[in-house]
Amino acid sequence: MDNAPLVAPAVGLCVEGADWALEWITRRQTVLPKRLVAPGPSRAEIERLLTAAAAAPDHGQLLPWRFIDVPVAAREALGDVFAQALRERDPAATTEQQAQAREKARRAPLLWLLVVDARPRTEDVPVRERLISAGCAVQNIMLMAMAMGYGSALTSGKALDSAVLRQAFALSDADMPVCFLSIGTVCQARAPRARPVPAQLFSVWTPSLPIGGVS
Ligand SMILES: Cc1cc2nc3c(=O)[nH]c(=O)nc-3n(C[C@H](O)[C@H](O)[C@H](O)COP(=O)(O)O)c2cc1C
Repeated sequence: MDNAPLVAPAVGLCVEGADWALEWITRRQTVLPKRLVAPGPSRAEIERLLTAAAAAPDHGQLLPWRFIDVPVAAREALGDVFAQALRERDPAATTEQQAQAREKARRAPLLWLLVVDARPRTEDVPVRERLISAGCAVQNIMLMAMAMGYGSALTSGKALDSAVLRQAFALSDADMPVCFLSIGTVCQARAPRARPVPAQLFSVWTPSLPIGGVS
């Protein structure tokens, strides 16, 4: 697959549109945050990224997820959170290990924390549906970012489970910090990885038991 730009298709359902969509979707790949540099998306582009996110399926329109921006000016503070989270789980962490943890907060011009409302049940919409809604939103954003010429990545890490991060982001007991989303200009492209083939993703259900028990 080369890196030639794709021409936007005409709106509407047509073979060319489907081909274009598949080509576009299959071109997305993670670009490590350390390879995402300035410039990042502009304010107007961020509006469009969020508009793409809002197109995610959302049972009951609960809006069960949100993004929290970590602006560049707040990255040192996030680095402190990462270092403290490391010390919480490993009091013997060396200065060098803490510096490595801090460094992760400095990567990529756009860094958002994705948070999902993980209350056990909200208006009969279980957590699994809310997590999938969040996943669809973040995928919409990454595909849109690619259309704008940016690369993106999702990262999580053990700091997401830390008390210090929950406190720093003022998360409630209901909030589940799911991952960070990084977006920026790709400074070093990567070769595409092999993807699963359709047969690996699909099977046909064959009922094997009588429905309703043995008669
Ligand atoms: C929610 C989520 C969190 C992730 N966190 C990490 C992470 O912390 N570190 C990492 O190396 N990869 C992480 N990954 C995997 C990468 O984001 C990426 O999906 C994977 O390397 C496959 O690359 P691809 O997107 O090009 O297929 C995460 C993926 C997801 C979906």
